[in-house]
Amino acid sequence: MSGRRNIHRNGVVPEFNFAMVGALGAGKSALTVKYITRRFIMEYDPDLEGTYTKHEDWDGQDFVVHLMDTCDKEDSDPSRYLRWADAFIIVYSITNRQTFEMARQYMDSISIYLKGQGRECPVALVGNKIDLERYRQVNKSEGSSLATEYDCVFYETTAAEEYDFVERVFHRVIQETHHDKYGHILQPVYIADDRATMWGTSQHPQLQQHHPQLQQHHPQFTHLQHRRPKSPKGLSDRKDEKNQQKKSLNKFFKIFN
Ligand SMILES: Nc1nc2c(ncn2[C@@H]2O[C@H](COP(=O)(O)OP(=O)(O)OP(=O)(O)O)[C@@H](O)[C@H]2O)c(=O)[nH]1
Repeated sequence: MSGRRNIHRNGVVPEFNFAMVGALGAGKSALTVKYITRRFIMEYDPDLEGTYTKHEDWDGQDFVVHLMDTCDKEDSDPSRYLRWADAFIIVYSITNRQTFEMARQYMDSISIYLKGQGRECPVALVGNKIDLERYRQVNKSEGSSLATEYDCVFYETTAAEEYDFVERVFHRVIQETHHDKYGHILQPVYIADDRATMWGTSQHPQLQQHHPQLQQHHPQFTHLQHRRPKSPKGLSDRKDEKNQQKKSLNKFFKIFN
């Protein structure tokens, strides 16, 4: 029986580079690792910066997401991620006002950088640790106003509970970035098995699954109405998923769930 499956219009699996930025302790590493492994890890080496890769099979569409868990030091040059990223996820902790003030500074410096480069790219502001509501120092409305000020996406989430809370944030950023890079909303493209093999899906076994849900309408993409210019790309030091996970595992001390 000949099944049907999708690949991207030009036969290439889309790849996105996301930079996780924010103050120490905001939860960048926890959110990164949660997205990559679906697990919440309690402790990280704050000096370790790493780029992690995840192969996504979301709603019948395949993507590769590269996530840089940044670690800014006083003398470090932010251009390493400013130039590389297709999108920025700025994280603060709702339990720590200082991290929110730092998030504001990041918003400012990223927007100044992008303006200077004549670029626009998606930015998401993320208030993390909502499982610690009783220690909240930053109101949701403050996060939302800051995001509105910079015309960016805003979410509150937690790395410590269901994976869905975190996935929602990343999927939204993927939608925005996809729109940026390819100039159209995510639309699954159907091709027959033999064409897919010809186009090289044997290198991507995940493409060989059948996705009946693709035949449904995707109302979640309809919010993407405006177009933005493409973002430049470029980073040589991408590592494969296994190496990245190995590296991230070196950081782990305690596993929460
Ligand atoms: N309860 C709770 N704890 C969290 C959450 N996210 C992170 N943490 C904890 O907060 C601490 C700091 O999180 P990290 O992910 O290391 O923060 P970071 O932004 O990467 O900062 P550094 O690792 O210090 O560079 C760690 O002990 C995490 O386990 C969360 O959503 N809920």
